[in-house]
Amino acid sequence: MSLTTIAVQQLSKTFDRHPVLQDVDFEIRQGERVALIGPSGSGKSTLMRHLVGLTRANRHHRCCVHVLGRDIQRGGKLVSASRVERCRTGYIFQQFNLAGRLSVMTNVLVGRLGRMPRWRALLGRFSAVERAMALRALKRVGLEDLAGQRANTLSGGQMQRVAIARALVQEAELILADEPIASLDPRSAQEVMEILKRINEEDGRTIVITLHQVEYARGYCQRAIALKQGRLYYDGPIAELTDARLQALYDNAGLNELYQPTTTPVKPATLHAAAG
Ligand SMILES: Nc1ncnc2c1ncn2[C@@H]1O[C@H](COP(=O)(O)OP(=O)(O)OP(=O)(O)O)[C@@H](O)[C@H]1O
Repeated sequence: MSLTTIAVQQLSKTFDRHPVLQDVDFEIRQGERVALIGPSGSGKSTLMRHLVGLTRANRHHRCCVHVLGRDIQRGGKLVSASRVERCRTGYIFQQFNLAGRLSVMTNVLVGRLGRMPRWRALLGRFSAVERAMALRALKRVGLEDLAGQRANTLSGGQMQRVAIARALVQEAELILADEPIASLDPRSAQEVMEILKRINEEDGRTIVITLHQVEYARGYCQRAIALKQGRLYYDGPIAELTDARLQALYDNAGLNELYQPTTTPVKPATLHAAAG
């Protein structure tokens, strides 16, 4: 039986009296590859930010965000965590978040900082083992030849692959990718999605990806969670996300009845040794 990686209960968030998330409930098991979809402004990024404690939910006694065996927040209060605990979740941004003037290698090694003794992290002294790990991660994303190059000389697709390599050396068991392909051309987008799929299948890391392009969700994910106007609209196998359901998700009408999947969810990948 696979473990629960994410459990979200009764999550609501209001910004300036505007409800952005309303009573969102779902669970994601270890090894799943899930697309988080929905129209622009439906609350996808806000939901992702709650999973790492970057945004605090409304105060409600039943609200809980539980990730990798610990509460991230409960009742609208953040729960503190050690550096190592935080490293277990990797976050990939649309805009890559690389240090452009540093080398590709150093950008990947940044993923190790939270797992190193503080004094070594402050001095940025990386061991030979850590460097070897970073090189292995770069190889997995097809960029080992660019290790010495400055990050700001790379294409968008290459930068996103560096960000994935950084999450690999971080030994993230859960990878949250927030619109990782939104600013990429179709070929680079495909490469990034292939890599995310591969590391899910080979390592068993749980992956949640927010996507605008539904065809990528269909091509690369097993399950979809869809938000509409801040509410959970669909949660089920990608295969059951028919064109009619998608149309209803993206049209401007209000919420229809919540769709209940009829088939058993797909089997998640098994977690293997997580190192880069
Ligand atoms: N910090 C904030 N303060 C006020 N409003 C916010 C804040 N963050 C998000 N919002 C609002 O919450 C709503 C949902 O935003 P969010 O970015 O989560 O949606 P999204 O589904 O990810 O959209 P997109 O697909 O366009 O990125 C939007 O109306 C947005 O303006």
